[in-house]
Amino acid sequence: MSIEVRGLQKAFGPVVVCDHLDLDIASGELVALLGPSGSGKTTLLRIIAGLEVPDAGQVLFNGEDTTHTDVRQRHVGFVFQHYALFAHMTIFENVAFGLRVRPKATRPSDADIRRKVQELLQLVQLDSVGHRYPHQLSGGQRQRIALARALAVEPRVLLLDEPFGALDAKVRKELRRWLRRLHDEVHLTSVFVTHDQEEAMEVADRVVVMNQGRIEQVGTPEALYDTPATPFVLRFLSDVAPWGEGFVRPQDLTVQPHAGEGTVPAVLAQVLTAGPRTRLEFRRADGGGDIDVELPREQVQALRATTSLRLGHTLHLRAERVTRFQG
Ligand SMILES: Nc1ncnc2c1ncn2[C@@H]1O[C@H](COP(=O)(O)OP(=O)(O)OP(=O)(O)O)[C@@H](O)[C@H]1O
Repeated sequence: MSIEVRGLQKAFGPVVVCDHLDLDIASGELVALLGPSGSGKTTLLRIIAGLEVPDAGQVLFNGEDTTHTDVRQRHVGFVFQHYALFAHMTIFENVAFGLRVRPKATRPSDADIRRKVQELLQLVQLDSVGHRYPHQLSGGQRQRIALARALAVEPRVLLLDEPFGALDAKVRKELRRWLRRLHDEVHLTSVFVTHDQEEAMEVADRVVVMNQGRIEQVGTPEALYDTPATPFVLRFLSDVAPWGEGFVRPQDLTVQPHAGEGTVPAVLAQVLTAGPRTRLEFRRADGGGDIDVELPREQVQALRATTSLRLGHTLHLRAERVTRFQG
């Protein structure tokens, strides 16, 4: 099911939260809404869901205006950050819930419900926990069950609001990959909200970067990285420093012992190694502020053979690539 957002406008009092938004989401796409806190991501998701009414504009599902369709008629599945499973029900019953509460005429038989729930538990790779209660699962497992529960009613669209926000970094990473694989299997049009650029870039087919109620750019992770449309997008996706009339990323700088053409002198302030990459923090000697360089660890080792990496030592930075914006 495709989703089209047309001229969407929403304000809370004087604060414009969605400022004439236009967005096309193709059927089967996995799209991330990415932006800082307060940029309007959740409000846009809630309007798509039908949980919030826009002041103006439309949301179309498969070309059909749903702006005034009741949330229950939209057939959307939700997963929220704190998606409370029913504590007094088994995992099996939690997943079955949406099917059991259907009106009799459309309710599947008990045998069909059992088969369906079992299939979903397999899909989220938790088929052995159906008899347990929510408190007997880890946070990551509970979110997978929340997803199975959302999928049980065969939604036309899946909406996820910071689904992994409450989990620790390692589990988050696992669930990201898992969501990507699940989406590749199920191909359900899905929109998820995140403020974590790594999460958006790793999981989504396309990323919508939002800032103060506006869409700054929509593109594939590669396109956003290679050709950011605005300084905001570049800054939000990478830890850039100003360089002449443009910006430079930590991984686009090299370090050399002597001054050369286009180099900038900088004083080494800190060396931090995290896994295979090393971050060298510098202070520009020309008063240009702090600037970080990120190099593969082997390159730093090679550099050490010829150059002192003593803190306080002055070295020379060269930008291999500078991102500039028109006007
Ligand atoms: N029901 C409401 N009443 C008044 N203001 C609201 C309401 N919902 C959201 N806002 C305001 O709208 C702005 C955008 O909120 P929204 O939740 O859409 O942003 P967000 O990008 O999802 O941020 P976060 O990542 O912090 O959730 C914020 O300034 C918020 O305080």
